[in-house]
Amino acid sequence: MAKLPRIVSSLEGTGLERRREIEQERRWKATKTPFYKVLMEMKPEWYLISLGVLGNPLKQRVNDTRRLRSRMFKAFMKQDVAFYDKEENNIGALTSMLALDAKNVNEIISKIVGDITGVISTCISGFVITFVYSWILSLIIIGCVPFLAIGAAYQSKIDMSFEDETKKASIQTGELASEAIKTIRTVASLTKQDYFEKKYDKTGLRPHKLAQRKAYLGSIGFALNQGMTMYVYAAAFYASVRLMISGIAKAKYAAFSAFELLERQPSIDPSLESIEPTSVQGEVSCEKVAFRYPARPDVHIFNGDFDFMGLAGKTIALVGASGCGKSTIIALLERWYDSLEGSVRLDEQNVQSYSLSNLRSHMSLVGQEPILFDLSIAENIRFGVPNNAKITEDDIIKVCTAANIHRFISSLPKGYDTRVGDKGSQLSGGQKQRIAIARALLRNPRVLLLDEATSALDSESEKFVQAAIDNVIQSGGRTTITIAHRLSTIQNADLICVIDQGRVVEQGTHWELLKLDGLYNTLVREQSLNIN
Ligand SMILES: Nc1ncnc2c1ncn2[C@@H]1O[C@H](COP(=O)(O)OP(=O)(O)OP(=O)(O)O)[C@@H](O)[C@H]1O
Repeated sequence: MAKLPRIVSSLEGTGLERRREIEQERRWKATKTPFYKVLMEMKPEWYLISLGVLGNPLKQRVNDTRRLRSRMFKAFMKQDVAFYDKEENNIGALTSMLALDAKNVNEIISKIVGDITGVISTCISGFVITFVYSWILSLIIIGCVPFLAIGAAYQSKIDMSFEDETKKASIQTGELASEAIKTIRTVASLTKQDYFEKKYDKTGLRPHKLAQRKAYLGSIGFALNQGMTMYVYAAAFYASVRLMISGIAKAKYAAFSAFELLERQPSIDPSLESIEPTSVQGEVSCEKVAFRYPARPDVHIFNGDFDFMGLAGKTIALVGASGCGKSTIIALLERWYDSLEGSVRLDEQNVQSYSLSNLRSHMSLVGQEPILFDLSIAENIRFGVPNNAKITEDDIIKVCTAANIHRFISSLPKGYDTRVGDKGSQLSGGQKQRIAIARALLRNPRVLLLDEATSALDSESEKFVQAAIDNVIQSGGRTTITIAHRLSTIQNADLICVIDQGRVVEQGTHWELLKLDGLYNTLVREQSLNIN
């Protein structure tokens, strides 16, 4: 489009140039976009509305009100005489239509269209932002929208209802004034001025009354609309302040607990440096131990009378009624908890004088529930040793043979590379337990802790696992502390300690304890009866 003025100015001045100019203009018009044509051929109102949507600069250039008035006037001129005979098309009505309607249409274009666009875009962006920041607040505000709508609808209904009536009344007044002024000579000669004056006063009264009523009712509508807006603001502010307070409170508590955790010094600190012997004999003992679990400080597990000695390389079985504290001894040896009084020792050294990782590296625990990870069998077995430890395939096969599981693993299509699934779900309980035993053995511990390793298994699996445990115990070379409910499984232990009321009440071999005819004998008899 910018080409045209340039071409026109360069050819200006000569007839030839003028013809070229006309020709250029004709061609340019012919190639105008369909959009432009559509726009030009539209009814004036739509044209102006679209200009309003397109924006202010364009709208001002075309001077919409003037054009609309001019088109309306042309339309008046086109009408037949019968049109002017109609009562509603009197001169006052038509002139005020020219004056007011064109102005109103312009207002619609510039104000209402702009307002609607503004409201819609504000609504959309507002809801997107509030939903992103707080969906609860958004829902509360959406819940308030009907109240806003009621307020706005009431005000607009009042405004609209008066609009028509006021307009009609104003037209009547204008009509009367125009009639009187046009016929002033006749009116004056008949001295009928007071007739028109009274009539004008009377006619003028109605718009005045309407304006008064509109003012009263309109103020109610305005108050309702504004009131609703304010109440909705208040509700939204209240809700957002409450949400902020609860958010701040949550953040405060979260920060407190995070700092509390960061500042908490564990009573058993894994980072403390202490002695780190590379090897130990494996003698374990307890002396005058007193202990209560921190979570249950009223219940004394050991009362300062608990003494126990497990010589290096021996198998020591701990027996006693359920809840007497057998597993607690393992917990104290592993230093999951510290005794409140007395001492728990490994090789004459209090367990507290070892660094935590060194102490635990001398021990291996096989518990009731074997825990395997979603890795291959070989990886699960290696999991027990540090990453940098040199472990050969032969080492793994050796511990698996000792744990009575090598034959089973070799029978699998992928052998040691078979994945065990989530928590070892692709293996039976007995298979998992034997892999756990192999993992414990690979650590080559001086102290092996077996806490009811067979109690969660069915009798068939138990046989296999028990055979593995017997095998491991017979191979010797380590201290084994075993806890078993089934007394038949610990008969061959070097020492059996019977625990009751927080003390070792009997100790000796199976036969020595049977001869003693004490608590151990009672437990054995009870189990024999159960079996029978
Ligand atoms: N973490 C703990 N917090 C509080 N109390 C505990 C905790 N662990 C165990 N207890 C309680 O300490 C007592 C001794 O538990 P422990 O597990 O040592 O007994 P147990 O002789 O091994 O029993 P079982 O033969 O049934 O396994 C029980 O009364 C038990 O409820």
